[in-house]
Amino acid sequence: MISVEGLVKRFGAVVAVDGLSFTARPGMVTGFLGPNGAGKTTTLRSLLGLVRPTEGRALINGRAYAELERPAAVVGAALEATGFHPGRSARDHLRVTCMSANLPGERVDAVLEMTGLTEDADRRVGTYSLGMRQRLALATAVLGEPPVLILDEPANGLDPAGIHWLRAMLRHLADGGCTVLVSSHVLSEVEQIADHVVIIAHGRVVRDAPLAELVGEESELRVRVAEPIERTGRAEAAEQAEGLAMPEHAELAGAVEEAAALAGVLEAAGGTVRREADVLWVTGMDAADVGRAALEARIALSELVRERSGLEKVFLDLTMRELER
Ligand SMILES: Nc1ncnc2c1ncn2[C@@H]1O[C@H](COP(=O)(O)OP(=O)(O)OP(=O)(O)O)[C@@H](O)[C@H]1O
Repeated sequence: MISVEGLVKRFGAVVAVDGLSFTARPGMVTGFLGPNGAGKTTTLRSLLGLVRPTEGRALINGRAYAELERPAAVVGAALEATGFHPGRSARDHLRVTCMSANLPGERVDAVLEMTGLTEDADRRVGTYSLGMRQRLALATAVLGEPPVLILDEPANGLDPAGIHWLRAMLRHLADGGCTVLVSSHVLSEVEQIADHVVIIAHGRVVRDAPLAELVGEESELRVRVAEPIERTGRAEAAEQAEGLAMPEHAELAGAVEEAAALAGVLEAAGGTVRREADVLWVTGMDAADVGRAALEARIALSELVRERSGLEKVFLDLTMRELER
């Protein structure tokens, strides 16, 4: 369990974290999101005892990092995948870490296997790609089988297969009861990995909610109106043969007209409608009501789809709102 309580960190005049409170629970991957400079790294460093809070507390299992008896057995962290000795192999790096943390040597092979590094374990880390260094950072973090994991941008440098692998690994650890806190500013990654999301901006929480709630809200229905039957085929062919001018969307003229009519019907039924040619974007109504309204108005549809708003949109809305304050 991770609990951040009223955390404030000032670096001189810079307020990096400004009264932040949230918890990350066991059995869950918590995504920690925010734009550049929002205070994510400072918060993670406070949790790991690398930054002294100006006010408030950053606790792991109810204790400050400095008070943990065997920190390596309680919390694993991967902050930056740059701190490795370039002349050392991954295996040697893990062995040294094991010895200094008083962990059993068998863990080295286990974590190499877990992170897919076995084949490259005896190569010098200086020859590793960014993605391989990320894997080594994760291998180091899980060496002590800690119940709490803190990862700063772990997907950075991973290819799509690597992200897939990372997700599977974090899911497996969370399912085993681990508390996993993962920072990122790449939203699509968090959307794939996290169960719960804490979004911060300017060192303050702007949203703390389950992922499903965030991506599900403010979703829109996309409604595409079909060309009315009487316009398709002969009538259209005749118009074209006569060489009539083709205004914008002329090939959809009937559908565009019908879409305008349907927009009126849906607005009268309480929906909010945005229209683009033959497509309507509807909020405030469910799909069944839109379908029924179209049927009653004798307007044929070619599409009726609920589109998720996407974490990206929610994130941008929330952070822009915060930045405008
Ligand atoms: N040691 C420091 N001295 C002075 N200012 C600092 C220090 N560390 C961080 N800051 C400032 O605190 C603010 C928050 O930085 P932080 O690195 O925590 O943000 P972040 O959310 O991790 O950003 P990014 O996504 O860019 O990594 C920034 O304005 C940064 O310049």
